[in-house]
Amino acid sequence: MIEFDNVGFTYQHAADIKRAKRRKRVAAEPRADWGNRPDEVWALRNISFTLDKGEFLGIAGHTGSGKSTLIQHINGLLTPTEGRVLIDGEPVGNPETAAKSGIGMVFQYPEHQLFAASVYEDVVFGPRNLGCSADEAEERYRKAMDRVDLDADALRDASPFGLSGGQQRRVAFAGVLAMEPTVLVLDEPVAGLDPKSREDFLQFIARLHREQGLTVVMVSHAMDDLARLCTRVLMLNQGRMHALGTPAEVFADGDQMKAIGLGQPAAQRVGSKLMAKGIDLQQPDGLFTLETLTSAVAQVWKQRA
Ligand SMILES: Nc1ncnc2c1ncn2[C@@H]1O[C@H](COP(=O)(O)OP(=O)(O)OP(=O)(O)O)[C@@H](O)[C@H]1O
Repeated sequence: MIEFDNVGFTYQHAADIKRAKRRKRVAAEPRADWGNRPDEVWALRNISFTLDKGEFLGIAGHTGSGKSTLIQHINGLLTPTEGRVLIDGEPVGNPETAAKSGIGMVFQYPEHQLFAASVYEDVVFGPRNLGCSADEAEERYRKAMDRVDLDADALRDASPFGLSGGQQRRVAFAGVLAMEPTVLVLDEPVAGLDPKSREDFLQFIARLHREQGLTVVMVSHAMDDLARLCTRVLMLNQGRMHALGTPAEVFADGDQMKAIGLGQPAAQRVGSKLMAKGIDLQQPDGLFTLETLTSAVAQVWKQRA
């Protein structure tokens, strides 16, 4: 279970601590009033929620609303200025301890972090660092490559830099999966991919969630993707929680989304507009998806014919 307990974060505060540590003026503890200056900009404020094992949480929000800042608290890359982040009741340490406790982080454009001379070395770098034997690293390499639909034998000695952009991203992803995480944190994982690779990737993330039982936290600007994949959505606005609930609860209210500069998922938007124009569509329990909207329109069409 992941718990955010009244978390606030300012980059100013983090930079102050770093500077002060560098100058050795203070020990690890910050001054008590840091983070509470009236002129300080809070990237996150009053964030409280819990995420159970096996959930798929989507994080939405306007640009600069704090999405990336929030997820970097899950793997200990950032430390709260106030409040606490707990994983299974324990405070998150640093990225290394977080990786050991099963948090896998996939950053935006993860292929930019490829570094090794061969695909094999890149994928097993993390497991070897965690102390895996050569045999276990080999097994993890095969499993991870299989999960991302890449040929483990054919690509083993290939340079990751000679692969296509989509393949590079898969290799980077395999490197995270080889650490065998139980929680996968993804920052806009399909940004910059062509439509087919985009869909392949999303389906592959959905499979990891559904079949392997992974807990997934995914930042995305694509409301349609969040609506169809997530069990819950957290919507941020200016560093604060604007809404948290099922996709239906969060996305159904178009006005609420418009107020913070976001649009509803496309099928819901079209469905709502048709209904506002007097077309009596059979509304599903939750949101309109492409499928339920198509059936509802077809039903009205048939009745009129
Ligand atoms: N390294 C940094 N130093 C100072 N301020 C930062 C830093 N990174 C982000 N910020 C600020 O913190 C706030 C939250 O930024 P963050 O990147 O978390 O938002 P985001 O919702 O992920 O945005 P985007 O959708 O554009 O990626 C913004 O005001 C941003 O300008």
